[in-house]
Amino acid sequence: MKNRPITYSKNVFIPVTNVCRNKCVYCGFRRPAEHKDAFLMTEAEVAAILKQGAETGCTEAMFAFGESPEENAAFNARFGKQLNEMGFKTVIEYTAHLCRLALDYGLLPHVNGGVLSFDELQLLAPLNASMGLMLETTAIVSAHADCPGKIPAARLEMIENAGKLKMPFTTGLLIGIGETRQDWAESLAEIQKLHQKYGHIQEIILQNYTPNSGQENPIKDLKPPTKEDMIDLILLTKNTLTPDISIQVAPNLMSPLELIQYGVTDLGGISPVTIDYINPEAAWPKIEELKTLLSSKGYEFKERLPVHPKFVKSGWFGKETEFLIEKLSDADGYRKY
Ligand SMILES: O=c1nc2n(C[C@H](O)[C@H](O)[C@H](O)CO)c3cc(O)ccc3cc-2c(=O)[nH]1
Ligand SMILES: C[C@H]1O[C@@H](n2cnc3c(N)ncnc32)[C@H](O)[C@@H]1O
Ligand code: MET
Ligand code: SF4
Repeated sequence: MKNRPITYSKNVFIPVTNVCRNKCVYCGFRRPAEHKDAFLMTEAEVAAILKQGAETGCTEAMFAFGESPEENAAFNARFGKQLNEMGFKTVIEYTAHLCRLALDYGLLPHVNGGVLSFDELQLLAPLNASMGLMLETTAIVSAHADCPGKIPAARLEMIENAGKLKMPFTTGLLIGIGETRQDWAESLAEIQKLHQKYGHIQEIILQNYTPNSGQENPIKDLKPPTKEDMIDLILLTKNTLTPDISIQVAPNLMSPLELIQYGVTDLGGISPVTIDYINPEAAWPKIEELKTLLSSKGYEFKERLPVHPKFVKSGWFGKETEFLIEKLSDADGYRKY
């Protein structure tokens, strides 16, 4: 066995709403509020997923959804009543409630709902094991032309606020969206700078842009990154970030087998229950198959919680998740069986 394990978290994906104020050209998840497929999940729908997650031994409820949909009048016209009848003014208030529901089912919340204000972060932090926001890139790219929430300074500010709140944090780069390699280096340096200051970055996701059928318009000018691009990015990441930060790639977007030797240490959330709503055609590999493949290469495939072992041990996580983290973790901070 190699001396370091490759880690993953067993999760369910809860896409609270697919309405979003941003219009990232690569995104196949977002729907305009008027679109027939636009949704705001009901509590019953969320509960059904949580129940399946609990029954299959998942420990993470990953809430990823559209950013500030209330800025859109059509969202309020169509879904405002549903929110208000439940007693909430915003999707973030509703999500706080859904985090409590997840904890009731024995799952640890990890929210990534785009850029949040300090007050919104403060509302969600106690209810989350860890939280996340992809930096994406520090570059100004045309793929983000119509995206107030993808302004790099806004993303860096939220990542900094999470640091002030001592919230274990997941961030990362999305590559193949019109940025240069110099931009990779700059993005990684900004993340390391914040980690230096606050020590809260638990993992960095290196995500390769992947075309999918949900995209509004066919995109000709974005080319999906190659395996060689990903290897170069992994090597650069290893040279820029301190080794206490895990390096994560998504095993459904590119085969991890040829990437791990360059420094990948984590395969993120893998779900036996839900699809990857961001890349719906990219099926999750089976956990057992990954375990077999990785062990043939000499790696242990080890389950963690949505909060990485280092932070389990130092007690950095939302206070209201403590009872569950104690129950689910072993002495080393990994998943206890
Ligand atoms: O299934 C997915 N999980 C995504 N996750 C979840 C992640 O894979 C894991 O759940 C984390 O490692 C926490 O355990 C994200 C988490 C973030 O904080 C930010 C971005 C992502 C992006 C994805 C994604 O595209 N698909
Ligand atoms: C949840 C995260 O998913 C990523 N994301 C959004 N669209 C795509 C795509 N087509 N391919 C890969 N990643 C994507 C962004 O980085 C976002 O922050
Ligand atoms: N919309 C948010 C973002 O892009 C959350 C992930 S995509 C559903 O940051
Ligand atoms: S990637 Fe996130 S922010 Fe961008 S359009 Fe899709 S849901 Fe919105």
